[in-house]
Parts: sequence; C-alpha cells; structure tokens
Amino acid sequence: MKFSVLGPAGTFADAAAKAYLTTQPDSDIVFDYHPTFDQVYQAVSGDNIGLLPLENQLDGYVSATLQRLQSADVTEIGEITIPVNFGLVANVADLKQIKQIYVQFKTEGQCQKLLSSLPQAQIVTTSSNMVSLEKFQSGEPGSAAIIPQSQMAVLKQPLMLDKVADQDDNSTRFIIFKSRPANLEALSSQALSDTHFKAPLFVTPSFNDQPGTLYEILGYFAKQQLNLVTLMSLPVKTQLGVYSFYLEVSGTRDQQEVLFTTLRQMASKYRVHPLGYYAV
Ligand SMILES: O=C(O)C(=O)C[C@]1(C(=O)O)C=C[C@@H](O)C=C1
Repeated sequence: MKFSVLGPAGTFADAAAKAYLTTQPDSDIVFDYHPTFDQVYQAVSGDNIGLLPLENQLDGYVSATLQRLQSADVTEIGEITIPVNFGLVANVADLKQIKQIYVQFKTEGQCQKLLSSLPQAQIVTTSSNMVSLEKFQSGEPGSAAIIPQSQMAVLKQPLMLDKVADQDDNSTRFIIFKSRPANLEALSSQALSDTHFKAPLFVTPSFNDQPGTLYEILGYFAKQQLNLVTLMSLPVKTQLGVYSFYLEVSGTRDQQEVLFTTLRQMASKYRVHPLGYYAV
C-alpha cells in the first residue's frame, strides 16, 4: 500500500505518518513523498492512503486542508497528533546578518517571536519544512531556514538555534484518509477497532441568515448527549456570507447507533457531508 505524505523525508508529516503506522497492524507500506499538500492529496487513489495536517496548537486550523475536505470525496480513517518544534539554521554568524529566511507557511505562525526579532530578513514562504532546508542548502550567503528540530543534530552551520517555536509545548494533529467518499450507511455499520471514536463532518444549512440556525444544529447533538469537540465555519464560496459548519463528534462505541440516527435526522433538514468514523 502507498502512503502519500509531504516530503522530502524528514517533515513533520513524515514523522506523523510513521507514528500512525506504529498504532496499526503490520502492512506493506511504501512511502510516497510530494513537495506540496496539494500533490499529496492528488496522489491518493484506490486503496492507498494519505496524510494531511488539520490543526496546530499555536497556529490553529490548516485552512487549505479544511477547504479540501469541504468539497472532497474522501474518507478519514484515523488521526495522529505529534509534538512539533523547530530549529533555526543560518550560514552567517549573527542573526542581524540574515537577509532571507525560508519558512514553511504553517511554521511561520508558530515562530512569531523569532521572526519578529528579524525585521531585516525577508521571509520566503515554502510548502514544506524540508523544502525550507533544501532551499537554504542551495541558498546564497545571508540565508537562514526554520526546519524540524529533529534535523539539527545532522547539520553544521555557523548559526544554529534550537527550539525556536513560540512555546515548547506545541503539537500538530494530522488526518489519514482514503480517496473514496464516506457515506452514512457504510459508516453506520462499520466496526470500531477501539472503544472511542471521532466522527468529522460538514453540515450546511440551505439558508443560515436567520436566528437560531446554529443553535438548532447543535441541539441535535446536545439532546443525544453527543460530545462535539470541534466547530468551525467555512464559507461555501458560491455566495458571500453563506457558511457551512465543520464539526467533530467524539464518543464511545456504544453511541454508534444514536450518532448515526442523529446524523440521518439532520440529513433530512441540512446537507450532511460525513467524512469518517474512526477509532481514536
Ligand atoms: O513541513 C512540514 O514539516 C510539515 O509536515 C507541515 C506542517 C504543517 O503544514 O502543519 C506540519 C507540522 C508543523 O505544524 C508545520 C508544518
């Protein structure tokens, strides 16, 4: 089976994919690296799986992933959260001499303290932390990069700073998905491999410019003691000011029936786009 992840090898996505596999029964996995998340997403087909970042503790949701899930026909089969920290490497001796610094787009929001202390440095945004390292290694004098802390041990540069994230306690949550569409019927009869589940989904009201729409949606879950752990609103894009809601329900195996009965009821009133039902 092919496992598509953000590369080159050494990204946090790569580390997360490997951590996820330790929780799974042994299977023949071939890693398939791509330099952008878009390419990772495009690469997943058939029985193969892929991994995308969903949420970072310091910088919040990964908008590109959520937008993709909103319209994509995928089934999430699991999630994994790993600790995240970064190092800084530069080919100059002093921070003040840095002219340009390569930083992955989601990393930027996690290293604000360091970056705001480098007002003279131009930030060059990259698609992956290991692409930042590659660009730095072929870069001109005055270059720097923020890279995964794990890479610091194998590098030797004039200036190296460890743990430059805004806070040491930092983590990113990733989802693992297949390319086939999730549907309520198939998910409702799926056996869970553990006691606790997560069920992510989008709910889109046909008209939400009236009092109480969100209140009503939340009421379906509250009435059945179903625990919502995430709520986000995303524009539907066809019209300004119209939103769909991304929700994650969490619970225990004995709630499977009530969960899917509730979702079917909701589906008679709203557009319900299930994304998965998996063990956590
Ligand atoms: O570039 C990487 O190393 C990644 O795995 C990507 C990614 C992300 O986009 O969220 C993963 C973890 C960190 O939050 C920073 C970057």
